[in-house]
Amino acid sequence: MDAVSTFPPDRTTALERLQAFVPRAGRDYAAGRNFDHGPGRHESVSGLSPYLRCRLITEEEVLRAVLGQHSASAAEKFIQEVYWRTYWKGWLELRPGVWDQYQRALRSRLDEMQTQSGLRDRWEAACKGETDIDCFNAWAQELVTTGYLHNHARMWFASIWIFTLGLPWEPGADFFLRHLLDGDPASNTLGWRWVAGIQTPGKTYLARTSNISKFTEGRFHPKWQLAGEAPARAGPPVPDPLPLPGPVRPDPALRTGLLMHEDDLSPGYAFAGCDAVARAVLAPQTGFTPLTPAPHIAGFRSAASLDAQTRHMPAADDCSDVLRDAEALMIWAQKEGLSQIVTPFAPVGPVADQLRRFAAHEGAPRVVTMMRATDRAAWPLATRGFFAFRKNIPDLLSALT
Ligand SMILES: Cc1cc2nc3c(=O)[nH]c(=O)nc-3n(C[C@H](O)[C@H](O)[C@H](O)COP(=O)(O)OP(=O)(O)OC[C@H]3O[C@@H](n4cnc5c(N)ncnc54)[C@H](O)[C@@H]3O)c2cc1C
Repeated sequence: MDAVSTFPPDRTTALERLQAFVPRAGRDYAAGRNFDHGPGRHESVSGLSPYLRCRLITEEEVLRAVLGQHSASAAEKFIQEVYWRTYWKGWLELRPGVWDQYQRALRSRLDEMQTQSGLRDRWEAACKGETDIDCFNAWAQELVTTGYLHNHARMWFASIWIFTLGLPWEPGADFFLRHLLDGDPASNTLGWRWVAGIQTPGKTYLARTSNISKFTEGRFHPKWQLAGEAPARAGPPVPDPLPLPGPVRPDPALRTGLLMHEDDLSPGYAFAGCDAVARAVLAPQTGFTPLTPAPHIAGFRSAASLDAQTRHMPAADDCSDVLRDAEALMIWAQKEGLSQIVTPFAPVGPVADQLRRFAAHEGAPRVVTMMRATDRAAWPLATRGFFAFRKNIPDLLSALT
C-alpha cells in the first residue's frame, strides 16, 4: 500500500477513522499505545496525525468525540498526547527563531555532507534503509513507503540515527519531514531536539534492545548493535518566548478574498460572515526542506485541499485559483482588486513564510490571519516544559465543552 491509499486524503475517511478509534481511546490506548505492531497494523493508536496536521479534522473535534464516550480520566493518556501536539505548536510559535536555527543548521550539515564522503555515505545508507541494523532499515522503508511511523519507532529511529550511527540530528529531522504525511515543523523539530537532548537540556532518549524487542513483540532484537549511551548534543541558546500576535478582525467594508492553506483545512471559523469576492488556495509548500520531498506529501495535501474546497469554497462563479507562492498571490490579489485577504492563522513554517513574503510586497492588500480560539487559549501556556503545561489541560478541556 502506498501512502495516499494508506491515508485517503479526505474528511470522510478522517471522521470514519475517528469514529472507529474512539471506543479504544480510553484504557485500551493507555495500555497498548507503545506497541508498534508493524506496517498496516497500527491499531493501538489512532492514525489520525496526517488529518490533524492539515486540520482536515481538528484537535477540538477529536477531543469532543473522545469525551463523548470516555471520562477525562479514562482517556487521560490519549488527551495528553493530543495536547503534546498543541504544546509543541505553542512552544515553537512563541520561539519562531528555533525553526530558523534548525533550517540554517540543516543547510550547513547538508553542505558538510558534500565534502565529507564518509558522512555522506552513512547518511545515504540511513535514508535508504541500508545500514547493518534491521529494525532501523525496516522503519526507514516503512516511512518512505507509507508516509507514517509509529511514535515509538520515531523515537527509536531518531535515537539510533543520532547516537548509534553518529549522524547530525538535523538531516534526520529533514528525512522525516520529506516523507511523513503528518510532517510538522513544530512536532518534528522539537521531537528530534528532545531525543538529541537539546529540547530538555541534558535529557536524551536512548533506544534500548530490550525495549525495542518488547514493544515490537519480538519482531526486532538488535542485540549488541545499539549505542550504550546517549550523550546530549549541543544546541544554540533558545530565544526568550515572544507574545502571540493580537487578535485581528476583517474589515467588512473592504473588498475581500478568502485564502485557504494546508495548515488549516477547516477554515469555516475564519471565513464565517466574510462577504468575499474571490477565493483561492495556496498550493502545498515545499519550503520546509532544501531537498526534494516525497511526492506523496504534495499528493496528500493537494487532494485534502480539494476535498476541503468542496465544503468551504462552493463551486461557484469565482472560485478557486490554486496559487503557488507569494508572487502568484500578488497577481491574484491585483487581478481581483482585493484590499483584504482573510485566511486561517498559519503557524511557524513555510505557509507563514510565504504569507510574510506576500505582505512585504509593495501594494499588497491587508492580510487578516485568524487564529482559532483554542490555539489562542493554549499556545501562550507553552512557556516552560510539558509537565507545567499539562496542568492547564482540565481548564482547556472545560473551555471546549
Ligand atoms: C522524532 C519525532 C518526530 C515526530 N514528528 C512528528 C511530526 O512531524 N508530526 C506529528 O504530528 N507528530 C510527530 N511526532 C509525534 C508522534 O510520533 C506522532 O504524532 C504520532 O506518532 C502520530 O500517530 P497517531 O496519530 O497514530 O498518534 P496517536 O497516538 O493516536 O495520538 C493522537 C494524536 O496526538 C498527537 N500526538 C501524539 N503523540 C504526539 C507527540 N509525541 N508529539 C506531538 N503530537 C503527538 C498527534 O496529532 C496524533 O495524531 C514525532 C515524534 C518524534 C519522537
